[in-house]
Amino acid sequence: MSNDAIGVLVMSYGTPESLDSVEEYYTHIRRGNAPSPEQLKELVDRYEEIAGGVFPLRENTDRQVSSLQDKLDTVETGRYRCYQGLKHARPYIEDGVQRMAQDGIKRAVGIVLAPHFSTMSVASYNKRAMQEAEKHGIEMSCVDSYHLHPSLIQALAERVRDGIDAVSAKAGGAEVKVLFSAHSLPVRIRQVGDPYEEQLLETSRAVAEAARAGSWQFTWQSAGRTNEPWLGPDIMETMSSLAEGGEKALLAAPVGFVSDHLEVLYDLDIEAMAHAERLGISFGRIRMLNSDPLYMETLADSIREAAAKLPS
Ligand SMILES: CC1=C(CCC(=O)O)c2cc3nc(cc4[nH]c(cc5[nH]c(cc1n2)c(C)c5CCC(=O)O)c(CCC(=O)O)c4C)C(CCC(=O)O)=C3C
Ligand SMILES: [Fe+2]
Repeated sequence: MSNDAIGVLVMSYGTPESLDSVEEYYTHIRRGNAPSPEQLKELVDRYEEIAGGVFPLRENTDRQVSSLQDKLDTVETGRYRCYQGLKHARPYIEDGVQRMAQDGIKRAVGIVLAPHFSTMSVASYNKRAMQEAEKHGIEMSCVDSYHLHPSLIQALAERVRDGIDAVSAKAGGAEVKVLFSAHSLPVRIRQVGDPYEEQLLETSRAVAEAARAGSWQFTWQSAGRTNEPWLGPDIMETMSSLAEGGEKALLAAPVGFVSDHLEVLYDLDIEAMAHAERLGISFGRIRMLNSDPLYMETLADSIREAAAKLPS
């Protein structure tokens, strides 16, 4: 059975389905190496702290995929059919492609719910998707990045503007410095000319300008705990040195992420917030995009552009 619809594989990092599956998830992230009991406990504790052992990323990704389907249907009903594929949890990227094949899909687009391209992130999602698609005879075209799409910049700029106002009010009208951030990666990405850093700076610059943010800088967050060096400075260090220099109010704008999840709800809202309290400064973060209509528009446009490259 052949199907004229274009399949859309919507890919995201993935999160455990329950506390029982945290070990399997962590082992998958570590490429098959099981974590030590201490490492596992630390991760379980972080999930328990953010939402009492539920996994907000799962519901957020589900909602993003269904909102995107709705958005694509308003353009042309039935032309696009969305499938979910996760990097480190079920349904895996390969599961999503297999479901397309079962539905008779012959042509598909792949897109990752992360705006910036890196050889260590988006490239590996796309590679897994294309390899599985080839096995099933599906023609697939993948989106590499959409970090400067005007709707994305507008959505982020609105959030930065709102965040500046909220933190400034909390800080008695003090000037707010914006800290754009993203997930750190090992420094070795620089040896392969990876565009990740450059794209993140481009997004930050465009959002700062659109939001008319007076003062801003870029910093990293959530570096892995491995023996190799990771990109820095980390947001904790950046906060310390800015506080030392007399800065009174900071707004985190994690533009490398699109959902409420562990790296935002724990690393920023709990860890960085506690650090700000110790430093005696005001701190806040922008609202995440989740299913924002402007974000859905960004994804839909990028999908249509990739679909135009498929053979007819
Ligand atoms: C580039 C990048 C993104 C952004 C782009 C994208 O979205 O793809 C991202 C997002 C996320 N990372 C997440 C979670 C985790 N990432 C880890 C570890 C790692 N991330 C890495 C990279 C990235 N990660 C890397 C190179 C490692 C080291 C692995 C190794 O050892 O080689 C670990 C292990 C423990 C730790 O180190 O903290 C966890 C638990 C969650 C889900 C949170 C939830 O469930 O709510 C999300 C959205
Ligand atoms: Fe990660």
